[in-house]
Amino acid sequence: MLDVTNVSKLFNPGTPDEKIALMNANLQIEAGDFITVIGSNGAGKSTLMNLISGVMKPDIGQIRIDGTEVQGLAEYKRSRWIGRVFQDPMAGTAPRMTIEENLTMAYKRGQSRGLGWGATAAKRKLFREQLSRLGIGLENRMSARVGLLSGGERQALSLLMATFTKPQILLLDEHTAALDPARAELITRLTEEIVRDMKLTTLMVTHNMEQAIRLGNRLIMMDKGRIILDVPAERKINLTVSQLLGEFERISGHQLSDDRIVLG
Ligand SMILES: Nc1ncnc2c1ncn2[C@@H]1O[C@H](COP(=O)(O)OP(=O)(O)OP(=O)(O)O)[C@@H](O)[C@H]1O
Repeated sequence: MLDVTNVSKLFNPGTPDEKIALMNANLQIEAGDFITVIGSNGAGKSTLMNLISGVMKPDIGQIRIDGTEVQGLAEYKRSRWIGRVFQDPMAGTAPRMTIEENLTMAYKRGQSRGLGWGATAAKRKLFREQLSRLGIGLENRMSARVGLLSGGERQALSLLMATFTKPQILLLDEHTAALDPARAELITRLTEEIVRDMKLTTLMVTHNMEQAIRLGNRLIMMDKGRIILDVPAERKINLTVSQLLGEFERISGHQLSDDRIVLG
């Protein structure tokens, strides 16, 4: 479904600031896979997400979704194929627009022809249904400006907007890291529900080791621009946090240096 083949990415090549962000990365993702991604600071996790979403180009290698190279996709197709939620709750929504206007934007992004924009009642009904799935009462606040929502509410809306039109792949880039523990738990639960119900192929970067083990059916570990371990479901199910950290140390030769690490 998604193929990352021999991908490398360098920043500032040939200068004293040269950084290898990704080195010969290979990853095959099957439809329906939910993969958690952990790694040290600067391991290349966000770069991998940026390359998959097509906002960056690999220096070497290819990234294909169902055989089509991501870089070749027109912007409107990319945004239909790829849903993304960032760490910053401000990143995925427009603060001065209302919830309804934000959802309209997300809906239009995924459709060449839509509900027919005269059909306001049908559109509202759809939005209200989708919002009520979140279970936090946003369906009763459709005319509220998004800038007035809490970080958790905004992130829930971002998640809904990113998945509104069933993307081929959902990229979650530490999307719970900026939230307090209760809100982070809410967004994690919503993520699990949406991914399961919509059968979304998902890649989720997290600093929470317990979450990385518990969620999804695969776990990949990154260090210094390389994917150093790919743990399948049957191994992941019995893994403990200390075994995971031990495995990282054994393969990389050093401790997992992640300044935002949460053990569980
Ligand atoms: N735009 C850029 N210009 C220069 N160097 C960059 C740029 N983006 C990333 N890098 C470097 O590339 C490497 C990989 O960065 P990346 O952000 O992908 O890592 P990460 O695993 O997401 O890190 P973290 O967990 O600390 O957010 C790092 O050394 C980083 O400093």
